[in-house]
Amino acid sequence: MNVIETTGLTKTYKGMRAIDDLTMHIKSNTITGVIGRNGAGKTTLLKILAGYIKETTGRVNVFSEHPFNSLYVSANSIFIDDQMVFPDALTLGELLKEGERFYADWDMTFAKNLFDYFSFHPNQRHKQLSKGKKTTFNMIFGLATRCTLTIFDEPTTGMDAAVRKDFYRVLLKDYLAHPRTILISSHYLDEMDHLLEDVLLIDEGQQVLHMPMDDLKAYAVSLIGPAAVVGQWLHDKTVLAKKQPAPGMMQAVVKKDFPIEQAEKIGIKTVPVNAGDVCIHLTAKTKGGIDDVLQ
Ligand SMILES: Nc1ncnc2c1ncn2[C@@H]1O[C@H](COP(=O)(O)OP(=O)(O)OP(=O)(O)O)[C@@H](O)[C@H]1O
Repeated sequence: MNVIETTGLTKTYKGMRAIDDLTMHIKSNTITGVIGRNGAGKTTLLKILAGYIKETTGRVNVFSEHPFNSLYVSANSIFIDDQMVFPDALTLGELLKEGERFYADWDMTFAKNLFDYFSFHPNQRHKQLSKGKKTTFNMIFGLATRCTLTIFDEPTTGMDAAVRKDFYRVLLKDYLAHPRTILISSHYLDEMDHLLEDVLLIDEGQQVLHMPMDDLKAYAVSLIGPAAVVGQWLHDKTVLAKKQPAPGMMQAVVKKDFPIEQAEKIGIKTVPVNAGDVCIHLTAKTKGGIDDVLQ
């Protein structure tokens, strides 16, 4: 069953397309990474799905409803980011109690265990927390809701490396125990490629790819060898990136839609390309890199 379906979804701001003709669906009980560079449209898409903002044209359904102003969607979904606003008058302990009151599947034992593990105090107030502690509290709140649709927009902003690791681990374990549909936006995949089942890569508001993580891991291969040999090999390949690692040599990242043994047989070295690097190559703005700017 699909929890989310969009057809030709478009959102414009003063004529600029933040989401551009996006057609996709998200199956229930999956963890999907929404990946893209700065300004790709990740937050805009997630806010439309959460019902926070309205699309300009196209169709969007969440739980078969139009999400904007839908009480059903707001009761069954949560949007977590570093801008989450909680009432100043309430302490963190009181916020957890409010969570329990509002969300039908709220797990208070789980919330309190995480609250203690991350050394929060019930009398603290959200606005007084450091940036990393705020996002950690938001993450606890978001997980404890156990909402059927849980949307994390850049959830690890400000978290240190140890907390990020804990977050990914608790998210995966809790998801396995309580499957639900989870979307997580991020600029990069590498830290969380072990927990994602699907990846939706967007660039300039458009879908670049939407596929299982395992397929993305096998999407491309890097070919390294003498420039003349590799160069000749590229004519019928989809080339994602090219560089010269040493004089007379060529390294090319290509779509892996051919048996790589063919390349290896003629002396070309093949190296796997991780999913994060595939996304970077697919959304690269220029053929060169930052070094070209600095020359
Ligand atoms: N309220 C707004 N008014 C005008 N333009 C906006 C508004 N919100 C977003 N945009 C524009 O829409 C585009 C997509 O922005 P969005 O925040 O969705 O990207 P993002 O992928 O989440 O970026 P980042 O990774 O930097 O957070 C950007 O060009 C942004 O400037």
